[in-house]
Amino acid sequence: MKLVITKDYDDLSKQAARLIADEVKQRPDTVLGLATGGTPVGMYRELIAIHQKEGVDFSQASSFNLDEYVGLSGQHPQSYRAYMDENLFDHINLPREKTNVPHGDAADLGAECKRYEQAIAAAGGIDIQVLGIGNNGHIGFNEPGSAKDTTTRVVQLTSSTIEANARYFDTIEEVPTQAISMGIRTILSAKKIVLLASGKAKAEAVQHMLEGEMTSDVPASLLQQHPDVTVIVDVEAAAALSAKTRN
Ligand SMILES: O=P(O)(O)OC[C@H]1O[C@](O)(CO)[C@@H](O)[C@@H]1O
Repeated sequence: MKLVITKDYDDLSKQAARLIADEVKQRPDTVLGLATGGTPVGMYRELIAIHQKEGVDFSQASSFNLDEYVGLSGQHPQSYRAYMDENLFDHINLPREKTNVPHGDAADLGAECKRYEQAIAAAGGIDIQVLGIGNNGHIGFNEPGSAKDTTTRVVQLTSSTIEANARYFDTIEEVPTQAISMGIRTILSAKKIVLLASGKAKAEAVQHMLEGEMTSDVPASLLQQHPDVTVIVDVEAAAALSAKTRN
């Protein structure tokens, strides 16, 4: 895995946005894999700025998000669809009908998961997948224990993830306990992967991802088997890495 250590969150956001913008410039019909959470907010802000200043054109691109909470419709302010509209889609020229987020309020969740996998395949697969990382090493909502061969499915969120995400809701009881998430296999099928991590709370997970054994207990460590992963972390998230890994 290629490692980039940035001086701070701003720099991380700029470098990540540049990478995505370059990809879209090179290949206008890029299929983007997108992530939510606090970490990519700065990258989306920078990507909007690049779109406005340099006219990077998203009109032929399409996107698939990693996950969505079960039970929330796209209109719910804490849904990942609403997050994506607000943080990116409302500000760039990516046609809304080419943006995909799982439907967390689908009547038949199993069918929705199947439909989502098929839609990714029909689009020709994901060209570049953006990932964050949970404090426990999760990617997407693939919590510890997620097997290598998992595809899009309904997952149970761990209490640590529910606690971490409670900051976006009025009370912890409102945080959904389940989500639809791309699986590990879905993520590993992307042609390129860019993982972002910022802050000291991520240092241990980042260390295991890069230096630890490959294990489902730390789902991000399974990325070691992918041939094209760029990990962009700020100095705080890199704090537990050995000198050998840093160089
Ligand atoms: O960027 P954050 O907010 O630290 O979240 C990290 C990870 O946790 C999630 O938000 C889910 O809990 C993922 O979507 C994200 O990759």
